[in-house]
Amino acid sequence: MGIVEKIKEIEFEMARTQKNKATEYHLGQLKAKIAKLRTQLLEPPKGSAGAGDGFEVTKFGHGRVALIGFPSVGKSTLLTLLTGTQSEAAAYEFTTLTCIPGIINYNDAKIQLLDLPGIIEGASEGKGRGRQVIAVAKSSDLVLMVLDASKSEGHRQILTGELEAVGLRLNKRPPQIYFKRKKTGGISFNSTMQLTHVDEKLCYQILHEYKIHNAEVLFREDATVDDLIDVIEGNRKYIKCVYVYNKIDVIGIDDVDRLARQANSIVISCNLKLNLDRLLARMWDEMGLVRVYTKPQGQQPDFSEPVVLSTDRGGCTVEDFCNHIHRSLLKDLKYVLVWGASSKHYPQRCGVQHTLHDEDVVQIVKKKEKEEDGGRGRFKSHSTGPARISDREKKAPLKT
Ligand SMILES: Nc1nc2c(ncn2[C@@H]2O[C@H](COP(=O)(O)OP(=O)(O)OP(=O)(O)O)[C@@H](O)[C@H]2O)c(=O)[nH]1
Ligand SMILES: [K+]
Ligand SMILES: [Mg+2]
Repeated sequence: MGIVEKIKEIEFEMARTQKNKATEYHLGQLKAKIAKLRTQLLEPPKGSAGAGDGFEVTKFGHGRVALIGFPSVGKSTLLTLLTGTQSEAAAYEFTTLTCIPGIINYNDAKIQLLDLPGIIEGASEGKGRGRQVIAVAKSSDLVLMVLDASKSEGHRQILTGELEAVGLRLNKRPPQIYFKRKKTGGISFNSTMQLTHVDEKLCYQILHEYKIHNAEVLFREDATVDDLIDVIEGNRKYIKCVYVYNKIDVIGIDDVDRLARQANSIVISCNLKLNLDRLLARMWDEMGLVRVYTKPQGQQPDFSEPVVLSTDRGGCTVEDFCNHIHRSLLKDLKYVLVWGASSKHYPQRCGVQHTLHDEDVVQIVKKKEKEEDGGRGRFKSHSTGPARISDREKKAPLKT
């Protein structure tokens, strides 16, 4: 029997099993069995080049966004509109057969957008090009799940399920469970609060299923069996997802309104170019990108090319900023001067731990370099400077 059939069989057994106190241990065990099989399914077959076969695209820019959806929902049309890169769009399914990258220039940052073939139900089991598409989704910082607003609302659930089945967790944070395998000492099970989903016996049973007999487990929240399995498997990818309902030009206003109110959703029309600017703004927010402008001593800040950091990936402290510029910079750093939303006054002297905000201006002061005084005044006299400074001043006026 193949892995897929084994999974189907267990799923069938679960569907037949009543959910109650007496069966919860059995059901938990079945869930762990399925999780193990799914992990096996993800391992590339011997001799092959791996799940991403033929879909690898070099990462570029400050973040990567993948377009995932059923065939003909408008993924390629959207890529062409947002990036200017032509990706063939047509009324028939599976027009796109590979991964097509485009670049979005937004807020002085570059975001890589990837158009992908449509995926279908069963993608996680290897139907169509599902596995390759999902591998690309896993490598992204944000997934745009494109849905046809005029089609069944069940599509959202089916696609989310396909991505979940291969270890993607959309719009969730990792479970607050501390888990550490040990060499000896048996299993220690603790929690910092009352648990309503998992007890010691169930936890032992799940660990037993994984042949783990020595470990430390600490629940820091009222997590579920699925959460525990995720932590044990350890290969889950937590990723943000925006559900993009396209083609709202062909549905009624009441339906548009209802879809727009769903969690993590946005409604657009590629044909009428409706709401695309809102989609871009939403992508920007979700990616948590932070632009930091450098200001050489005694000169105007360089507003043409920000250092782009990310709250989710890499972090946005002064340390991250310095490492971004040059690896050796930190050891020469005395402190930085910061103008912007993250500073209490202008400029504020900050150390490496300080967290920078979007559109902050930073001047690096190295050891044996003197703090600038006149430069502050020069930065203030912005009459000849770029227009951006006055924009910034409206938000955060510079004080003398
Ligand atoms: N009415 C309407 N049609 C649209 C819209 N956006 C795209 N389409 C049409 O939908 C069809 C499919 O568009 P594609 O961009 O090829 O869709 P896709 O998701 O890339 O399709 P595959 O690559 O085959 O998976 C084309 O005929 C488009 O013209 C829209 O906003 N409204
Ligand atoms: K198509
Ligand atoms: Mg396409």
